[in-house]
Amino acid sequence: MYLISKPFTLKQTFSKQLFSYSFLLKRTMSTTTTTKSGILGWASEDGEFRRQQSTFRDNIEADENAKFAAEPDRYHLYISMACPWAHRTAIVRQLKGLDKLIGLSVVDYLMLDKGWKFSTAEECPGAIPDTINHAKHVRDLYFKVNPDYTGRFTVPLLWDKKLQTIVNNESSEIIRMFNTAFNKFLTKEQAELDFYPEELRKEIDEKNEWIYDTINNGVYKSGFATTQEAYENNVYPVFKSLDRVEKLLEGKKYLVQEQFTEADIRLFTTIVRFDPVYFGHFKCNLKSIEFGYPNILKWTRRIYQKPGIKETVNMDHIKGHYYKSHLQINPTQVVPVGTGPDLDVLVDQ
Ligand SMILES: N[C@@H](CCC(=O)N[C@@H](CS)C(=O)NCC(=O)O)C(=O)O
Repeated sequence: MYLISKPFTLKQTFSKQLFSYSFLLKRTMSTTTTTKSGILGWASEDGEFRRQQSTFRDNIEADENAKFAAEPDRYHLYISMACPWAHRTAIVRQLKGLDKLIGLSVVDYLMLDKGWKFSTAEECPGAIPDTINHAKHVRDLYFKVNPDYTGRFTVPLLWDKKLQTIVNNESSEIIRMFNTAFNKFLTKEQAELDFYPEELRKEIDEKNEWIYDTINNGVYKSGFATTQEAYENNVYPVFKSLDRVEKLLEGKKYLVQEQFTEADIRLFTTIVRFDPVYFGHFKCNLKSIEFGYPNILKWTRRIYQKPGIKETVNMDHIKGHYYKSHLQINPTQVVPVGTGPDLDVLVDQ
């Protein structure tokens, strides 16, 4: 009854692909090139990358009288499989069983002149076009809602099909809505899954804060820095915080108490990209997760092996995106062959 008209399951949409270099190569040749306006334009005069605040901050609520009331088949999620922020929302959507209630579009991993674009699965395996608004680019969705929009055209983006507008484009808020707003439509087990339990909120918030600033966003501040000073100001804190997480996970399964919470999900999407991308591409190379952080590695495998999570990790999109879209950092668009540690090595749950 609550199935959307064209049900998307993660098995279908996130089907695992083998990494195909010839495929990546073909796609590179056909893309247009970006100039200075790209990544360098994101840093400020002092060489520091400063992330913009997300603009759309409404909430979906369980209350049926709310402006954005939780309803099956009313909302649509736009993500990139490459993006760590969007990845959070894909994980919570999947774990809570919201794939039955909320549709999904996945952009092409290449993000060049016009930003994120939609492609067919033939053009870009793993992509899901926009069957709701039939947009060519994510920017079209922002302009549809506000023709004068001047912010960045980011994913994730949560769309309301009823009011034809963007509800929210901030991942940390989208995962909170997914965590509770739709519970009445879910099975008991799914509804009881709580990634932000009341009694742990203080501790989760406290961990999220420094992890966001120095790790999630810290790798970007290092990688997008355009001066030596800005880079060094940001790269040491990344490793100071990774050392702190490593200690914290000594003899412990999760970041907060003994419970799998949103703090783990938010950090996981950065760590899974660390060795294959951030270590080289963003110059975060004092240590790798695989050889420098045994506790974090084990924790990463534990999360990766939870049912439903592996299917949300698409290494082709992750590597293809960073190495081919950030032309100022990697003008040759050559993609390194390493894919990071083997996350299938079994660990205790
Ligand atoms: N604070 C936002 C950040 C989202 C974000 O920066 N997404 C990136 C992809 S990793 C994006 O879409 N960037 C496109 C752009 O800035 O033009 C969130 O957590 O949702």
